[in-house]
Amino acid sequence: MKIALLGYGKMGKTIERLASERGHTIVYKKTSSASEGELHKADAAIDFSTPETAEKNILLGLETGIPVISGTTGWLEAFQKITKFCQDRNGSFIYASNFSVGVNLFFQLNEQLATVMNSWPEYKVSIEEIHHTQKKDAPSGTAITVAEGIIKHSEKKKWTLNEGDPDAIEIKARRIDDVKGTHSVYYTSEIDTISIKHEAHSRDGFAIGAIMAAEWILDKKGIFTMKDVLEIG
Ligand SMILES: NC(=O)C1=CN([C@@H]2O[C@H](COP(=O)(O)OP(=O)(O)OC[C@H]3O[C@@H](n4cnc5c(N)ncnc54)[C@H](OP(=O)(O)O)[C@@H]3O)[C@@H](O)[C@H]2O)C=CC1
Ligand SMILES: O=C(O)C1=N[C@H](C(=O)O)C[C@H](O)C1
Repeated sequence: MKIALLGYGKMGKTIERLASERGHTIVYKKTSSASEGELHKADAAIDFSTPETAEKNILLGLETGIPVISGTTGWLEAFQKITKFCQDRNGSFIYASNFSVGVNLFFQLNEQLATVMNSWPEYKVSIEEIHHTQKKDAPSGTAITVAEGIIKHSEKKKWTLNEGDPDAIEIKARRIDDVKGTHSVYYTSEIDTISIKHEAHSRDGFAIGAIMAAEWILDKKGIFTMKDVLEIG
């Protein structure tokens, strides 16, 4: 497969390395200041850019008529617009806040745990995410997906970065140099704490998942999620 990389930072470079190991070729790369190669020659575009630029990058890929896989977080206010644009052109699009197989299993486990814990109101739920200090958005897209999974199966209505709202799930966002991505869910009572945790050891899992999504979507039209790719949930 010929791949276009919309964003060539930490994730773009990891995808380049792992895609070539799987026999794919990078035919186009775009950064904030330059582009190299030929976008129209790509079979699929993979966007890992920035919250401010993802929307334009996704539209660029869809306008070119190729499937777009986006992992960029922090741009979801434009999701409806992208969905419509894609449907109007009979295009193909996948967004995932986290492409790693492990995190997608963690999402499933989180929803199962939320279902169990919904009968035990003495346990207060909270989420913690830890990332490297260059991360632009907070909370992480993954933490938001985790919160949405809990909201689906509990009385909670929303998430918050602040303390003290009993209707909201508190998300604590911590930034520590070079942490690739750690997400934990805590259920805490006066007596004890139950927790689940996913810790990424490198960026390889995110990158392999995005490449798998690109391989999967090539012969499909529509808007998909990582659940479709992995056939889970
Ligand atoms: N869904 C998932 O599984 C994962 C999601 N992410 C998310 O992906 C995004 C990128 O992460 P990461 O690679 O670590 O970030 P980096 O900051 O390392 O890379 C961002 C890249 O985007 C480029 N960029 C900036 N403006 C544009 C533009 N207008 N067009 C194209 N590219 C542009 C930057 O270019 P320049 O170098 O010139 O500034 C840089 O190459 C983040 O939102 C992050 O949260 C990260 C990991 C996994
Ligand atoms: O910025 C990152 O690095 C990551 N971002 C994603 C997110 O916001 O959830 C996924 C992963 O945790 C790494």
